Amino acid sequence: MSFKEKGLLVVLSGPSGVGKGTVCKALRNRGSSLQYSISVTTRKPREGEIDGVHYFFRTRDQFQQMIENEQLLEWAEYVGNFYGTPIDYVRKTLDDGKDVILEIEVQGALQVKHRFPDGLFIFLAPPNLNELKKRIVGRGTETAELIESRMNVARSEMELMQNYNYVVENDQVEKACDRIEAIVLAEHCRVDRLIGKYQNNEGADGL
Ligand SMILES: Nc1nc2c(ncn2[C@@H]2O[C@H](COP(=O)(O)OP(=O)(O)O)[C@@H](O)[C@H]2O)c(=O)[nH]1
Ligand SMILES: Nc1ncnc2c1ncn2[C@@H]1O[C@H](COP(=O)(O)OP(=O)(O)O)[C@@H](O)[C@H]1O
Repeated sequence: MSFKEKGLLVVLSGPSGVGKGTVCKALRNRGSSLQYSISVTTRKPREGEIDGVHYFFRTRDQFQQMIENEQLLEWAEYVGNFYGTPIDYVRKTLDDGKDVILEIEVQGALQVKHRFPDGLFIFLAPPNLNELKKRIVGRGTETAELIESRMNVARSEMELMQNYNYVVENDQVEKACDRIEAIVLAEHCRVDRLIGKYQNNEGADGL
């Protein structure tokens, strides 16, 4: 029997505006082997966003149907919209031995932790809350009212950091990517993940 390592489920979470999307995109551009799950959302597409690429954009009724059909690994309501992770893609990709990364907010990350306790939970943190607000304002995608509600959510989200395995500060995008890649690499080398590979004498040619 050959030893086949299952993929690793990496959950990258943290407050809105901290840079999750930016860091994920940079990881992608580096050609990292992580596979990116595409979420379903009921929010309206922003300019330039494409259905099936950035998100699967769905109505509330369609989203509700996916919940009822148990098609979502997790889901959350966030600032008036619903977001969720399709479970089939995650299961299939992990079974294929590939690592999957989910870029999701903290309520969803906690749900994933219940279902996949062996996942690798990384909290992306801003250098400080002033810098976080600057990033949200600078992105220019939200109205003043939405920025305030996102900041309020962010303050409570910061308190959930203790539920994660690692905290990565996103001071500079490339440094944050270096840290995430190092964490994923180290996770792959953990004894409890690899012990089966060395115990079944695979490739030992009778020695
Ligand atoms: N729980 C959950 N959160 C998600 C999912 N997809 C995206 N999010 C999070 O929803 C929040 C809002 O996303 P979005 O409206 O795209 O804004 P932005 O990420 O702040 O630019 C962010 O914190 C995302 O990480 C998902 O499938 N599940
Ligand atoms: N390390 C960083 N330094 C400065 N600005 C950043 C950094 N990371 C992200 N940003 C900027 O912050 C804003 C929010 O980033 P984004 O990736 O949309 O956050 P999130 O996906 O967590 O909501 C964007 O304008 C982005 O360019």
